[in-house]
Amino acid sequence: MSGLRQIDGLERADLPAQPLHLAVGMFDGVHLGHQSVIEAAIHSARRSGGLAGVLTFAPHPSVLLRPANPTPLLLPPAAKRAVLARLGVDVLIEQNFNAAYAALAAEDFVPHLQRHLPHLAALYVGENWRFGRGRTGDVALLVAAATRAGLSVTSAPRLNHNGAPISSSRIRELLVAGDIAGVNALLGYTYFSEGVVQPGRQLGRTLGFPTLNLAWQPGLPPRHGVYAVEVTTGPGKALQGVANYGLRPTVGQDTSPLLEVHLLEESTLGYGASLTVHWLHFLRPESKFGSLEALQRQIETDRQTALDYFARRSAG
Ligand SMILES: Cc1cc2nc3c(=O)[nH]c(=O)nc-3n(C[C@H](O)[C@H](O)[C@H](O)COP(=O)(O)O)c2cc1C
Ligand SMILES: Nc1ncnc2c1ncn2[C@@H]1O[C@H](COP(=O)(O)OP(=O)(O)OP(=O)(O)O)[C@@H](O)[C@H]1O
Repeated sequence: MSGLRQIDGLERADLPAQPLHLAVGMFDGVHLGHQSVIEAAIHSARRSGGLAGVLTFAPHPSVLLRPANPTPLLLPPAAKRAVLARLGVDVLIEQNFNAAYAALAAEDFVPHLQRHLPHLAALYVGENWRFGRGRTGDVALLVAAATRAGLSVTSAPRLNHNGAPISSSRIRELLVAGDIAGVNALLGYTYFSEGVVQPGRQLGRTLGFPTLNLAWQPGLPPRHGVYAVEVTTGPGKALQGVANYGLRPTVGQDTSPLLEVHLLEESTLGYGASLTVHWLHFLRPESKFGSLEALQRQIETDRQTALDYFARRSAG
């Protein structure tokens, strides 16, 4: 099987008769800790001529269990699929996390999986994974139930970074704080946004810095500010840029934040182009300037700071 096959719920899983090595979890962000769990499944699947699968849940359980304060996601579903496909996952099962699913007792989880996935061979989780109604199931219970069912369980040790566990929650805090370097270190890849270029107010080009405005509504908005970024439109070369993400208070305060990129090199990109913006480095917070001229001078400085960043980066 090549490419990622996406399946909408366990009920619809009709997989080929190959041993299925299945990583299970929410995996929001698919960070380095998640990758260690998923890569264990991929590795065993490749060794045994099996399939590497991921079972994940949508929406996030908090939408059902804590509706007043649901967890905002690091990655929208399409971006999560792209990261999993790049890792080499064969099958992604996206299970609707509804009331019936939340009511499944921990003891019933393995039989439930086996009913829908007759070729299930092994399960992969992190050592701290909890599951089942009231989160009463832990890895010990999973191992006991899996052993009875003839399945193996591999539990990955919790990965740390700078002495603290890597987790989606920790990455969310870094993103909100604008620490994009920290975010990228824990993700193990560069945080990115995907969207289509929209018309702007055409003010940027008269100010001498045209921008590509992206339609992008993240689950969790990063800190408003100016960032060094790279832009890609497919497998081709990345273009360097400087981006502003925010409400643009100097020119009349938007109602929802906008991501706009001023490219530091020539390109023919325009309206309608599908872009991926890779966030590399935080330069400064967004601020309100007293005049357009003051904003213009600051953007010139931002351009130079971004160019210096890229020069330092390519110098090693
Ligand atoms: C590198 C960069 C930094 C920016 N910083 C700010 C800022 O601090 N405050 C602000 O109000 N707008 C900021 N902007 C947004 C400009 O106000 C915006 O690009 C300009 O109004 C053009 O808008 P348009 O694309 O709709 O024509 C920044 C834009 C860029 C490219
Ligand atoms: N740092 C880590 N190292 C290894 N495995 C991990 C790590 N973090 C999470 N996992 C495992 O990945 C799977 C998915 O976990 P989950 O999505 O709850 O991750 P999380 O990063 O801890 O999220 P949150 O911070 O929102 O609780 C689970 O099996 C979990 O044990």
